[in-house]
Amino acid sequence: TNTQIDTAAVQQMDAAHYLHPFTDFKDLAAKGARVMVRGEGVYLWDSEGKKIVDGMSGLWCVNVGYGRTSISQAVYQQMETLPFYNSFFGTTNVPAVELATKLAQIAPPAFRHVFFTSSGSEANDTNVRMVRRYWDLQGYKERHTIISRHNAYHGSTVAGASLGGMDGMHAQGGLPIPGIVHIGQPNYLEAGQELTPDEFGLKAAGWLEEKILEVGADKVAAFIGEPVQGAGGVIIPPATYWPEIQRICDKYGILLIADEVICGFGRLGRWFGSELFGIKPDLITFAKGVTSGYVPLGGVLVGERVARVLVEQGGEFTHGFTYSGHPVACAAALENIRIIEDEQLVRQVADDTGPYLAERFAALGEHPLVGHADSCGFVAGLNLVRKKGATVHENELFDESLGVGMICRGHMFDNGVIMRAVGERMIVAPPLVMTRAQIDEMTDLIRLCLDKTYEEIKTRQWL
Ligand SMILES: Cc1ncc(COP(=O)(O)O)c(CNc2cccc(C(=O)O)c2)c1O
Repeated sequence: TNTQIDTAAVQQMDAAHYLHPFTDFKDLAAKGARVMVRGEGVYLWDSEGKKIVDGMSGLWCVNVGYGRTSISQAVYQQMETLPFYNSFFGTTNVPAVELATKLAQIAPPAFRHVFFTSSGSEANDTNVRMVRRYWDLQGYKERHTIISRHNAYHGSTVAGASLGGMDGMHAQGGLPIPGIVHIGQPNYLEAGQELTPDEFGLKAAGWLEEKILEVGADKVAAFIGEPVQGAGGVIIPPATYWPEIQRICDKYGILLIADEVICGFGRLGRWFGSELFGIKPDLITFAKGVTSGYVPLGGVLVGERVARVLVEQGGEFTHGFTYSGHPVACAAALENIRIIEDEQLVRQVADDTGPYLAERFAALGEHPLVGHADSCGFVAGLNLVRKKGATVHENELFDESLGVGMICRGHMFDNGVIMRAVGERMIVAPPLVMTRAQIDEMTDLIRLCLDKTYEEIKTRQWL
């Protein structure tokens, strides 16, 4: 139980030995990390016994909520029989085969093959190797360039971070690697002035055709994008964007990779976000929701266009990881997917709680501090602004050096709710099991924290 944990002792050991991801180590060591000890449903408890509404599903991933003993049972059983075996050298294991079969059933029609990894980053590294191999096998040795977007997030391996469009990541380690280029993101708030959303969607998609012509169509292997950008700040593209991207990819014959690490497994009210946006990808990256984060697992759903070439002409595909097709991770995924199906969570998000979340977030949009609020399925965001304008492009923004988003996040942590802050964009991606009553509980807490943030910035005379 929580009382047995000596928070200060854990924090000291943490500060002494544990280098956290995406963290200013000295800054955190000075503050002390918050020790999370238990989860149940949509709630977390820290080592001080504080109960927290987990508005972020851990890290966009705990789709079925915490405390699913049927998953831990499935993992325990598998651990007791075959805790590990590899799939190199002609061997396989039953959970990996059953999961590959299951994924082929729930994926869009053209997907019958799966390549397993342990993370979304490794899955996107796999995509780089696969698309270049696909073109080499057909004699197009020059078609190696992959086009991605600014502010995209595709992981933190060398290739994953290069595919991503985050300047702060490229600045560390000499990224991007050769052959990966970026175009603007379809962020209507940021770049859609004087245009309707539909006009902006077509304009933003047009940047892909410009880049293809700049690089040379005969050198472009693929385009990669998240149906809805997650870590970039829940950027929901205008309806015209993806159909135009698809048309341009088809026109030049380049492969389309949908990165569904966040958008997959019910997050947007469909098994895959591509279905919602009319995207017909050739490859789908997945991770996170496939096991609800209980055990690390990722991979690539390989569409027939690519699978056929790699299988029929490929010979040995010289790529893979020790834990590719890990039996315990696959057992967790099978039970996780069974829960999603059994409790009809995808339909529930599409028809019931997703629309309800949209309603409650629109209501938060009335708050004096909120200049824009929007959602798609079970991802939602709101923009903190200094002064609301007549249109979203006339909002007066805070100087980002003030760190208003982090101040707001601080109030959230102190008041028992977790949101993600991307600059002044506040985000939730709740567990798909969150009920209407729990959505009320979460949004009431968010409103309280918006009020506290508003009070604080008024006393600081930032308004
Ligand atoms: C779209 C997408 N693609 C790939 C990855 C990489 O997956 P792995 O982390 O399993 O290698 C992600 C991961 N997304 C992610 C990872 C870490 C932090 C945050 C954040 O929002 O702060 C988001 C992601 O969101």
